[in-house]
Amino acid sequence: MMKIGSIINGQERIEENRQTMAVHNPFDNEKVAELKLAAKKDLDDAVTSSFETFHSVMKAMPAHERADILRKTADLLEKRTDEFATTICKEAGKPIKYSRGEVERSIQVLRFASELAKNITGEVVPMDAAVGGQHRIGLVKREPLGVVGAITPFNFPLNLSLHKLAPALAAGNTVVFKPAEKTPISAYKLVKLFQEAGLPDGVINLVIGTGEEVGAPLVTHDHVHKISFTGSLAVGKNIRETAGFKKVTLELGSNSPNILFEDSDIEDAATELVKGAFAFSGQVCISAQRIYVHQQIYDNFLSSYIQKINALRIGDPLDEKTDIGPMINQEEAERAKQWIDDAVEKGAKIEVGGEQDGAVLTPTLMTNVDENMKIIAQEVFAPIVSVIPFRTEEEVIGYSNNSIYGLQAGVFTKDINRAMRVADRLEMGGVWINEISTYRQDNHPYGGVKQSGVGREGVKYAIEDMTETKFIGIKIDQNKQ
Ligand SMILES: NC(=O)c1ccc[n+]([C@@H]2O[C@H](COP(=O)([O-])OP(=O)(O)OC[C@H]3O[C@@H](n4cnc5c(N)ncnc54)[C@H](O)[C@@H]3O)[C@@H](O)[C@H]2O)c1
Ligand SMILES: O=C[C@H](O)CS(=O)(=O)O
Repeated sequence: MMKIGSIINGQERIEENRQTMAVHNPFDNEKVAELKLAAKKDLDDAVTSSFETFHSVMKAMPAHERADILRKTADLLEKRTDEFATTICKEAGKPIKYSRGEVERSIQVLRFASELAKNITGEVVPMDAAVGGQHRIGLVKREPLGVVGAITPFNFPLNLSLHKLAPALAAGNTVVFKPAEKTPISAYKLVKLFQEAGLPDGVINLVIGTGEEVGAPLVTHDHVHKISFTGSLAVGKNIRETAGFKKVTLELGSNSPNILFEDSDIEDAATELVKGAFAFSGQVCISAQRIYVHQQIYDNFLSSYIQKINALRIGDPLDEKTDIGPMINQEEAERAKQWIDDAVEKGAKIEVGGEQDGAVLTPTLMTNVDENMKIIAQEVFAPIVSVIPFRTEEEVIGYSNNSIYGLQAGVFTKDINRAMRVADRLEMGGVWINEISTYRQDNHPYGGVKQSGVGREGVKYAIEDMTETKFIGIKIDQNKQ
């Protein structure tokens, strides 16, 4: 069983007298790590190290060196794919096939960042476009912000950490990295991998601790220039209110809609939406939580969907055949079960599932739901999906937009004119046509509107958000030879 702690200025802090926290495998409750928790003093040391390292080491590191370190880290991660996949599986309870998929995406994120590190460009402004602007040159440079505070969630402990660390490094920043205390092991191993790839001490300072003890002071620290947060709406709101003048990116929750018009390919949509609703037990921010199906195909879709959900294999996440493992812990499974019971009391029907055993909640399909039920109005973040009939385009756009969230949606139709019309009217950060809301690549802009967040990730876009433009104007003296 591993004992792990914060890594500050290259040194691990695991002294015996520290507060500890255990990490358990959510499936069998095996203790997989003991954390030596950071305190406020460690957080302050981490920020000081990152601040000083930015001004000494990072400012002097050329882009090609940053790119090389990112590329080497990708190569090292690729060699250790199975080790990292098993780590994610054990600390998060994520089925091994999805854990391996997360590692494969993480390798791509590192490679995207390595390539982009050498292509952070500015522009030349046409000064003579303005009256009196002739004989002047205008340059726009992109400069790193300084210290980025990266705070990450439990559900994609490697890839969503890299969506902050890799762009930050590519842009020339330093990072104070606060991973989720529920799933810190892959984050710890990632920092070690960067060290092995040659990243100088102090560029990434890892702080393993609770949100209250070290997350909150990171958000308010004066020597931190940006907070990049992925997590719940509640914490995101708190960060928005306490971060002061720092730049802030918030990647928050959702209750993603998927719309099937009458000309959808029912079988294909049903197959994809099983993954879309139940991958990692629905603990995915863009999980297909609401499926709106045109009344003409409602019965056929429902029948096919029920059949495919019943075929899902529930079991040990380390088993390659497992589709459904545990949720992150029993408390979350009990919360989700309570939301199901609440909906049933208000008239909803359980078509499949609805059974909870410890941290496992069986894949659950609900019908006869209404927009006021928690399983519709809030983010379930569990293996629960609702299928709702609709009659008109106008009606289903109204349903989909009736939410405090707006992250990603899926729209299924063969009519491209209708698809684009609907996409334009959906209040979302992203819309997929003939693809599920749960699908994401790591190189497109990603983020929400309304209370799903602020700002965008996706490596190129995160780099932009982790840099500041500087204008430099030059007046040319025409009289001097
Ligand atoms: N939009 C996205 O890209 C995206 C991706 C993954 C998860 N999420 C969201 O994350 C949530 C699930 O993750 P979670 O349970 O780990 O979220 P969470 O908000 O409970 O925790 C996220 C991180 O914030 C830290 N934290 C907690 N309180 C804090 C505080 N007061 N100040 C600073 N940091 C604090 C936690 O320690 C953790 O590292 C869901 O709502 C999901 O929708 C969103
Ligand atoms: O949980 C939300 C994540 O953003 C999904 S993904 O890892 O980006 O696909």
